[in-house]
Amino acid sequence: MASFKIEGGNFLKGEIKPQGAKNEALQVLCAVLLTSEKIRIKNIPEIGDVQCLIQILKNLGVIIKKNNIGDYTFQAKEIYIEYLNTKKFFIEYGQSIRGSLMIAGPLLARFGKVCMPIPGGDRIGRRRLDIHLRGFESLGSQIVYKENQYFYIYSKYLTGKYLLLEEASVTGTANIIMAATLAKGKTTIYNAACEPYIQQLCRLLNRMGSKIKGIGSNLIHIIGVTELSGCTHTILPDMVEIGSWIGLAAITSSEIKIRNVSWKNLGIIPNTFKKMGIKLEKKNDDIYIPSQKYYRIKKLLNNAILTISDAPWPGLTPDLLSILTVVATQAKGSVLIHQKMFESRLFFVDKLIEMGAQIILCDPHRATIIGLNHQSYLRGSILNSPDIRAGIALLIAALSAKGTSIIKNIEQIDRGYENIDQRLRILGAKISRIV
Ligand SMILES: CC(=O)N[C@H]1[C@@H](OP(=O)(O)OP(=O)(O)OC[C@H]2O[C@@H](n3ccc(=O)[nH]c3=O)[C@H](O)[C@@H]2O)O[C@H](CO)[C@@H](O)[C@@H]1O
Ligand SMILES: C=C(OP(=O)(O)O)C(=O)O
Repeated sequence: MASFKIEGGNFLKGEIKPQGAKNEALQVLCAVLLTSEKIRIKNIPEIGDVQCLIQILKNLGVIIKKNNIGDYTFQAKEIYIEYLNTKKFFIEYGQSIRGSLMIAGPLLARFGKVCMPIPGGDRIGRRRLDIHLRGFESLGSQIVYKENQYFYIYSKYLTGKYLLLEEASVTGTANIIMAATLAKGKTTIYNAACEPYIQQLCRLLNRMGSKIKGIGSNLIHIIGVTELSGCTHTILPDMVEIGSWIGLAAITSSEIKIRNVSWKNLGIIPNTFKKMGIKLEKKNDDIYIPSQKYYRIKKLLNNAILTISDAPWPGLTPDLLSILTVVATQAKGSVLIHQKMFESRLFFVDKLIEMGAQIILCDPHRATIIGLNHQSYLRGSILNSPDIRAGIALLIAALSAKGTSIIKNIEQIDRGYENIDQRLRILGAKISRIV
């Protein structure tokens, strides 16, 4: 188990290129299973979760060629579906990430059966499977579900249907769309998730020969086809990483330019940071964050305390709330962070409190943060990274704190952030990896 050692309180300066989007990569990598032809995918982030999924594809028999860093060609010509019944898949790979779940839709559509362990991922709440499995059932599959162990899905063929999802699940929508591309007839999905990840997946599938309409909305129409072909796809920059860099710049009073952010795909993320009082400028497709001594949290029109909460897209992604929580600890003013979508993502605030942050955890979903405005710095501490986003939030806290911090279990951070310590050192951060 590796750790980071951080000397906090340093000003950072420089330019950064965001990695490819983790959650888009996990979707489009699964889509390669839908065709026997070659799919080239560029801007794949070199992060733990993606490496795990690439290994699963390789073990399934997908031919994989690395063209360059982040640039791979995949060909799912011969698939060894029996691999799904092996201990290695069940114990080592299938259970270690949430993204493994999305091989189910493509394999069901193309081969008519899938056996999967309960997937892993961040331990931030229940991580339900209902939308996925009920969606496959609606398309004509039989489901066998063994609680907390595995599920088995089989179907001679899939038939297009009208589906009204109980909730706009991101991976659930992706899984059902991929299954529906090879179903007989038309599928309509209402209350679909429409995050940029889903939009990109649909664009890839249409380039492969799918017939998908309604991209970017919560009403998706898919006309099933008999087979799909190969093509090339480039993954968008990671909007959650971009938000992480904005928060880092603000709380450490640093001057950072984030290159090629694909501004039009950031939704309300820039404005959310502006509501935190953070100055940021759009320069072409870059974001420039000037060094700022303080940032004053805006009030609501009736002068009430600001609330920042998550919601399905085009609402604010829940993955940024951990970062916004730590950024608020050094703001001027107070904010209520309301994490609606997960029950236990905010529990990490106890570590921030230990570092000297003024936070009241009102309940598992809401935390009130009283900003210290650098009047009293966070104190360096020995920390443990419980999940990807809490991990990066603690790393940001340690970089702004006075003194030395050790963050353990940094494999969680490596799951979602590419070479984070190397990239931070280039900006002047005093961080080292202790293995
Ligand atoms: C691999 C991957 O892509 N992971 C992302 C995916 O997880 P994942 O697809 O697992 O998350 P879901 O979108 O299914 O749901 C996330 C949570 O929000 C709740 N929920 C969802 C929709 C809704 O309208 N109301 C509601 O309350 C669900 O019950 C669940 O507790 O989407 C999440 C929500 O953006 C992100 O945090 C994860 O990073
Ligand atoms: C929750 C996250 O990831 P996963 O769904 O893969 O656990 C995340 O990226 O913040």
